Amino acid sequence: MTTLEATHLVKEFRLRSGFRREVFRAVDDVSFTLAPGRTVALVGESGSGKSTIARLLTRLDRPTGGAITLRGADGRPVPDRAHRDHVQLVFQDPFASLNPFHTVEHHLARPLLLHGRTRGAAETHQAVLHLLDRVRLRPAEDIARRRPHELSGGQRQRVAIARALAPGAQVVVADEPVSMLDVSLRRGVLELLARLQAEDHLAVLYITHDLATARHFADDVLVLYGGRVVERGPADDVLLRPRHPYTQLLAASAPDPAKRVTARKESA
Ligand SMILES: Nc1ncnc2c1ncn2[C@@H]1O[C@H](COP(=O)(O)OP(=O)(O)OP(=O)(O)O)[C@@H](O)[C@H]1O
Repeated sequence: MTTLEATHLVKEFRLRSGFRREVFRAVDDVSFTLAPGRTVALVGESGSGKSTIARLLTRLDRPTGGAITLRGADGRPVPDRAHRDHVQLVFQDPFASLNPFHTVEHHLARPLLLHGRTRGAAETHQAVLHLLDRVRLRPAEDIARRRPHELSGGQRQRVAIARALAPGAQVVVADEPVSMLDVSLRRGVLELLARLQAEDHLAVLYITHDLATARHFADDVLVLYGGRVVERGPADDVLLRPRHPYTQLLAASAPDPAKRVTARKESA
């Protein structure tokens, strides 16, 4: 079981406008912990720094300051070289993250072999089928032979989730994992993530604009504004009783299905 600690994370980008050079601070002194079996939602408007944090946690980018530490169940730091096995990213757009020329089997077999989870073709094939079964892509033999364009959007995102699990992920960073999916498919994919999290005791960072799903699926919420955490706490506390003006604004502008029903009744 791995815990991820982000302490005083800072990310600056150097910008050029004409002859002027400026430094833009996209992430400003952000600290949090992702613990096994818990989901933290990271919410905030577009440009608040959510994806930048996802890139830092998964080592796709380096922080300008601060540290990201992984600790095993014994509390000892996990070696740096194992970071990619432990921390996996599920992207917003499953189409863009899958190679159109490769089969589902190839997408899943590669990380299994690369991270030394399986050896040889037969063992790898069985592991691929098992992963497909875990994400409820059935019949697994048939799905394994398909290429990304032969799958629906929801099925593609399930492949992306299976691929994140393949290296034996302990921490999953899901960056708007359902925002590109049809509304009717979103809940199923989020429920899948929640089930896998419970089964594998994963630590999950769920990045979203959607406060309703943040409240439903997350234990804790971090509210990001201009690269800083302006409010944090248990999901119900933060989202039902927001204290910071920005969170109050977010909560007030989120669609409330209950209100819509009342409004429809009134206009009928
Ligand atoms: N490589 C880069 N160079 C310069 N600025 C960048 C770079 N990457 C991100 N930024 C800036 O950093 C800020 C945070 O971007 P980020 O993508 O993390 O926001 P976000 O909260 O994920 O937004 P969205 O919800 O729209 O995905 C933005 O102002 C963005 O323009």
